[in-house]
Amino acid sequence: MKDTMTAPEPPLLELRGVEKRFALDQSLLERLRFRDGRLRMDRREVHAVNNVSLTVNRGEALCVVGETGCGKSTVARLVAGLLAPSAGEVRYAGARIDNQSRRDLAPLRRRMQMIFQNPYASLNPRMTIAQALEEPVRYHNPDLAPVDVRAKVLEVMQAVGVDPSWRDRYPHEFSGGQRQRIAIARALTVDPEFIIADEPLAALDVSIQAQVLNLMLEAKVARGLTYLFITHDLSVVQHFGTRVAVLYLGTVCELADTATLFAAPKHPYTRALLSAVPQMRDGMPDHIRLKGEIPTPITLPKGCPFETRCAYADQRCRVEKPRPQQQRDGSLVACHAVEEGRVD
Ligand SMILES: Nc1ncnc2c1ncn2[C@@H]1O[C@H](COP(=O)(O)OP(=O)(O)OP(=O)(O)O)[C@@H](O)[C@H]1O
Repeated sequence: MKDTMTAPEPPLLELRGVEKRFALDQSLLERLRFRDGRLRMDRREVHAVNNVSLTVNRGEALCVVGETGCGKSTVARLVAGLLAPSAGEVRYAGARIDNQSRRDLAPLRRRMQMIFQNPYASLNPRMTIAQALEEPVRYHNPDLAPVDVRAKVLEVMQAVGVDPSWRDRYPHEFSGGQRQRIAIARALTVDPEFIIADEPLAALDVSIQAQVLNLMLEAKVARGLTYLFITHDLSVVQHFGTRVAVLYLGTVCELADTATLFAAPKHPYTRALLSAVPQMRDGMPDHIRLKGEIPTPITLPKGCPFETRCAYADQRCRVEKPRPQQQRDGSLVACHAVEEGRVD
């Protein structure tokens, strides 16, 4: 009899209750304080990422959005293994990766590639483009013949629109947009399945951003890529994302399919974010101007992180952290006011 009980495929990426705290960035002298008349170490921490749980399935492009300092880059770095979580788990294709050694993670390095805001971060200024692109191919395929290494690099250069006759030039000879194409090519040379892109368009001229975004979209379709895409730009999310996680003070306040999020944003913070972009205000109130203090990630509010700026906040919001609740349309929203039907 044919076995129809095959186990469902785990998500490609899963974050389970992930936290990241950084020691306050102070000199040793600044950290020493007199308290109760005694000299003590100031052990306050920056709570950059707080209890974040999310999944990314194969073929998806999950966009993470939010204001500056909300923890987007920290999430990307935790996933890429550049930072270790203070608590929680990061899983890739079902296996925990946050507690593995660099050596154990080596095979994963090929499957998961990162693209940064500043392509200089991934391009060595002393290497020609050919050297920069051949290096990862050789590293991950030590037995590949030099002719095949060159063929792979040629294929990728053509795919991203970098003229192969420029192979002996150095990164400084290229414009920002071309450098980002080269950084994308470098990521693609090793045939990854998952790309973590951290604000890959933010440093580019507006006229170039659409070209680079389309290139990443083409690569997604042609190579079956899955993306975790960090951005503060909602029009990029609308164009690129299949799902969106809205981050506020290191906490996911709303997680939804892109179409659902833009058609029916629910969390008061998401609504404020969308209302700030005139072309996205369809059926929404005019620009919602947020008032109130943004708490520091050093002293987080006891209840909802958004409570100090939320027009709907009441006593419950001040004392009790909202948990993500599944909505009828499948989105997850962490908001007492939404749960109680108080947001119109
Ligand atoms: N290495 C570090 N040491 C101390 N604090 C840090 C460190 N890295 C990040 N932070 C703090 O953690 C919080 C989240 O930072 P993060 O860079 O992840 O935010 P972001 O949303 O990516 O911001 P941006 O859009 O400005 O890049 C911020 O308060 C930041 O100052």
